[in-house]
Amino acid sequence: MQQTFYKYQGTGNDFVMIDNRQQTFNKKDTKHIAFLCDRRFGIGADGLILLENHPDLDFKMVYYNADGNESTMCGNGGRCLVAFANYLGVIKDKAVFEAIDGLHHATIENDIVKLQMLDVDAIEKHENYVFLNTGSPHHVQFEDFINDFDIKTKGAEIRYGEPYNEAGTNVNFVKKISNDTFRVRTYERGVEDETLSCGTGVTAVAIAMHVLKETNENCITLKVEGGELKVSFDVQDGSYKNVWLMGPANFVYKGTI
Ligand SMILES: N[C@H](CCC[C@H](N)C(=O)O)C(=O)O
Repeated sequence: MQQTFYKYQGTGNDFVMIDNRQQTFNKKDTKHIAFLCDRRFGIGADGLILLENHPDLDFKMVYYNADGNESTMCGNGGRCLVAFANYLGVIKDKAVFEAIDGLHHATIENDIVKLQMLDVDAIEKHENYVFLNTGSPHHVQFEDFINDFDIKTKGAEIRYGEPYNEAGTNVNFVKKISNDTFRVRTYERGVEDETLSCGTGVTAVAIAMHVLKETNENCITLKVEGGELKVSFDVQDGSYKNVWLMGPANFVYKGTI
């Protein structure tokens, strides 16, 4: 049976999107999800996202990494899903939806989507990295040669190494540009490669830079391979609240298989 698929991207982090309000998609078929995300044999994407009905909220988000496994929160995917819901007429210029990490508020104006992220208060400062969870787990460390290093090898070593092991983490490499601007490159768990942008990743970087006092601003610009994102937050007694991830989310195509 033919199925309609959409493709969206947010600063180069790209997703197959499916309107699953009729619950027709087989969520258990990991191989099929991996096929749809395969950049040679399938549509090609970093992940696959289902838009589903919710009894009380505008919609529900279900996220799968390119390996076909359901995973934790995807910030760029959440932003793209708001754009997709707007395109379908499910929402107008604001949304409240449920994702695996809880409830999210969002607004959309033209192609800019602002997504409220989790509050963050458990931040681990280690000798040469910071670890925190912004809806997905993130390891954050500085990299002086950020434009020219083997991110796939170095990222995989950290992602599969102690203390993360098989469950893993996403790995973000950072270089400071100015007091409120940082360059970020991310190795993503479940893609097992660099992605051009990672929403929960840049959120983790922005918070980590504030924790390390690399910035005294609360609205940070993150320059990623696929463009530019902003993260803003309020800080209260070491807790980061009212955290917002902001940037473009764009329709790419609609097709059937
Ligand atoms: N690969 C991540 C989920 C997607 C995160 C990323 N695409 C984002 O925009 O937050 C993980 O398994 O933890």
